[in-house]
Amino acid sequence: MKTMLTIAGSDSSGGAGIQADIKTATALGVFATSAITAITAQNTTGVQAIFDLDGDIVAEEIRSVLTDISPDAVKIGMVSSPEIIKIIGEALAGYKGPVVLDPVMVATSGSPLLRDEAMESLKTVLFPLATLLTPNIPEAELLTDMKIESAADQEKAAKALYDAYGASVLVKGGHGTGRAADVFYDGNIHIFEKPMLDNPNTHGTGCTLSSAIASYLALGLDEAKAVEEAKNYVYDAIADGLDLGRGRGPINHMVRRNK
Ligand SMILES: Nc1ncnc2c1ncn2[C@@H]1O[C@H](COP(=O)(O)OP(=O)(O)O)[C@@H](O)[C@H]1O
Ligand SMILES: Cc1ncc(COP(=O)(O)O)c(N)n1
Repeated sequence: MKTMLTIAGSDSSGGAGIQADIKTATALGVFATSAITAITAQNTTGVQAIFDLDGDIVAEEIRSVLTDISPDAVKIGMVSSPEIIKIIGEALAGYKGPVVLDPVMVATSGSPLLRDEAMESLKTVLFPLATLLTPNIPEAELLTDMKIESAADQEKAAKALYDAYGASVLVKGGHGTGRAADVFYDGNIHIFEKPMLDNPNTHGTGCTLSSAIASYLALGLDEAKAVEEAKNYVYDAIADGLDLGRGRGPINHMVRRNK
C-alpha cells in the first residue's frame, strides 16, 4: 500500500488539519502516518486555543516515521512557530520524495494559525524543501506582495513563487469571486475551474486539497493530474452539503464511499 506522511496541527472539530488529512488519504486508498505539530481547540465557529508541541517530540515523530514506513509523499500544513519549522526542515533534509506544502496562515473561521515571526522561517526553511506549494489567494498576496483580483493575477503570483522557490505552485481560487479557478504553474500554466458552490461550509478545504494532492502523488499520478483529481475530490466533498456545527462546517471526506 502507498503511504503519505502529514506534518500538521490537530483540529479538535475534525474538519481540518491532521484529521482532515488522515480521512482524505484513507478515502483515496492511501495509508496515512502523521507528525502532530500543534494541538488546537477549535470548532466551526473559531479557534479557542493553540498549544504548540515541543520541537523535540515533533522531530522524533518525523524520524520515527521516516526510518520505518518511508512515505511515498509528504504533506506539510500548520507549523506555527519558527522553532518547529527549523526542526521540520532538519528532519526532512534527506527526504527525496514529493513534499506538498500548504502555507496555512489563517483558519477559514478567520483565526490566525501562523505566528507573525514564523512567516520568514516558513519562506527560508520550508519553501526550498517543498516540491509543490498550495497558497490560497490571501496567502499568495502576502507571499508575493501583489494584489490578486483575477485568474491572470493568480497566474502572475504562481509564476513569481515558482521563480523564487523552485517549486510548482497552485494558487487556489476559493477566496475569489466568480468561478472557483485554481491556477497551477509547473513551468506551464494549467487552470482548473469549477462553479463556485453556494455553501458556507468550507472548513478544511485547503487541508483536504493538499492532502489529496499528496495522496495522488503517492499513488503515482503526475503533479498536474494529482492537482486536478484532488480538486475534483474537494468539489464533491463540498457539493455533498454536509451541515455540522453552528459556524463554517466541515466538508464530507467520505463522499465517494457513501455513493
Ligand atoms: N464554494 C466553493 N465552491 C467550489 N470550490 C471551492 C469553494 N470554496 C473552495 N473551493 C475549492 O476548495 C479548494 C481550497 O481552496 P481555498 O478555499 O481557496 O483554500 P483554503 O481552504 O486554504 O483557504 C480549492 O480547490 C477551491 O477552488
Ligand atoms: C489545525 C488546523 N490546520 C489547518 C487549518 C486550516 O484550515 P483550512 O483548510 O480551512 O484552510 C485549520 N483550521 N486547523
